[in-house]
Amino acid sequence: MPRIAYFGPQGTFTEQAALRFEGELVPVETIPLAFAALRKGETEFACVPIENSVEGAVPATLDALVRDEPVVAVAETVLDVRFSILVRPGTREIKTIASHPHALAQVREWIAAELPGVTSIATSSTAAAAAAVERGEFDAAVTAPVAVHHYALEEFAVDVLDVPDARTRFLLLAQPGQLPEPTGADRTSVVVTTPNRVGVLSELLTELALRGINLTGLESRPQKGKLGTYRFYIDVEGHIAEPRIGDALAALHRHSREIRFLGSFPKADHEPVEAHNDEFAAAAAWVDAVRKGERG
Ligand SMILES: O=C(O)C(=O)Cc1ccccc1
Repeated sequence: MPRIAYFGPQGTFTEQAALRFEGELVPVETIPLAFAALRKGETEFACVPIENSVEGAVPATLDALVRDEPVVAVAETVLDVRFSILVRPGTREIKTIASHPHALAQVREWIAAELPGVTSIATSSTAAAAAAVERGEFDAAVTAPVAVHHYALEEFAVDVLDVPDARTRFLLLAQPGQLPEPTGADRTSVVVTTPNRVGVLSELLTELALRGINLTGLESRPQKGKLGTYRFYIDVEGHIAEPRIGDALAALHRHSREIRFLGSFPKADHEPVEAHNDEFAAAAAWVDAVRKGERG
């Protein structure tokens, strides 16, 4: 059975996501440690959160994707997110509440209304907050619903969420060399650094638009130590095996200073992508025939 390093400890949302993939789950304490386990070959896969519908991209994941040796996404999954507030049995007063920053941000209004005046404390994960409450370090933790089964805590509140229908997307990462087959409902992800000149981002996006490629994600992160220069993370619908996607990535390569392929993999929603592959194949066949002098 392959091993999957996941952003743990036990009881995190990432564990819930990783359970959807087949493998032996290996908890590690941080997102960079999940990448390290994969890069060192201690596990075949790593499972990490990449973006949340309320809070946006997960910076630790974006940064780890470009650091060190390349890794690629081979699958994704999306979880509905709702939170439980866990406390030690018998807790009467809550003065401190701890969790992962993404979790705290998604229950900020609830905390302000229900627990006015409490101090919020960031921990490495939601489950790390539960463990800290168990040890008596804080009074309450904002956690995934399953965390109550892993820690000696009880539910103070359940189904807590400021914005209904919040969702988080997770990636299953592997070493390069594993390219999932195209399914007709795929996503491709790359990260580029561009030269600092007028219009370069619009040139990249035009290359996609010209080929009828749907952009599903665009994130920018500053290049460390170089204020004013950015890396762009670009997600599109389609698979690198499709000619129009391959073509577009080649065009992005021409426009960028650096480009890293982050994977082509089935989309979690399985919604088919309108690819116009037949039209692209017919056009390429026509050019071929013209070159050979067979057609005009
Ligand atoms: O800390 C966790 O449980 C995680 O897996 C990260 C996270 C935090 C908040 C929402 C979704 C994922």
